[in-house]
Amino acid sequence: MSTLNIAIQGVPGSFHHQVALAKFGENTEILSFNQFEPVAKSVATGEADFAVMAIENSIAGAIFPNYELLDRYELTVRDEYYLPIAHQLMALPGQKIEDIKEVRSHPMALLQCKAFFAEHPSIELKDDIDTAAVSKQIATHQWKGIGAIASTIAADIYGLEILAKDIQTVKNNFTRFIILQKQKEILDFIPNKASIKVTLKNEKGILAKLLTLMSENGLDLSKIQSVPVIQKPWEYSFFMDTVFEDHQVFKQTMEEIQERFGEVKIFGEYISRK
Ligand SMILES: O=C(O)C(=O)C[C@]1(C(=O)O)C=C[C@@H](O)C=C1
Repeated sequence: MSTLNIAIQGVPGSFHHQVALAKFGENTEILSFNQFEPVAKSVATGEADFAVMAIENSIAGAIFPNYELLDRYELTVRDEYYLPIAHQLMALPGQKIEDIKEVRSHPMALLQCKAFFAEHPSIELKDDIDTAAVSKQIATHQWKGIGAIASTIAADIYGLEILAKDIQTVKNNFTRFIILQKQKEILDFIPNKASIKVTLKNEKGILAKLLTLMSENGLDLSKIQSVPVIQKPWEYSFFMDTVFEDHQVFKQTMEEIQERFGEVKIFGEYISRK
């Protein structure tokens, strides 16, 4: 069997890299990009067989632009993965926390450590590509005075020393990743979760009626995110994840929503991993 190409944003030691290895094993070709857009594009063009993409974090919330990428590149959600995230503040060996003037990391990682940095106001925070890429740069350029927030694995790979452990605002911190593919395949399992988008007609109370229908039909809403319809200012689509027991009832409900409430797009049906 030929090896699979897996697209991620990030370098070895990044959280995306960890999920790619956990999900697909070592015998894969990892295609590393430094933005989410080329990750999505590589799946759409067939360069990558799958992509791993963070979509929401339990402290920092949704990674908003990734919903739009999923939609625009017509990608399919094949699976999901919840990774526990612990952030470590790290720097070159021998550096002390008092020496650190600047910390660079992925913006989602910085958001997850806001409470820690509120107690260290003299440290300047800067957005960067990904957690591990900063660790790598610090090691390559032997930068003093600069810290990274990344995983213990990144500290080991790039030979950095941990100055403060588990600095995320709450211990119990998770990022939900989605596994993306280009084509919709015939499923060889019965799904119990789906990611959908509903573009509602503009009618009073229509969202409430939609949610009532879903609830009455046993569709449990695990996430709802409104995203602007950019061609129509101040109109919104609703991206939803829903968990259900009966796949047939789910399908009938989607047909009913399409008839009564507005356009439905199903991004994927899969197994809930929560
Ligand atoms: O920077 C990394 O290591 C990533 O994998 C990115 C990312 C994200 O996109 O949210 C992944 C998980 C964490 O929430 C922090 C950052």
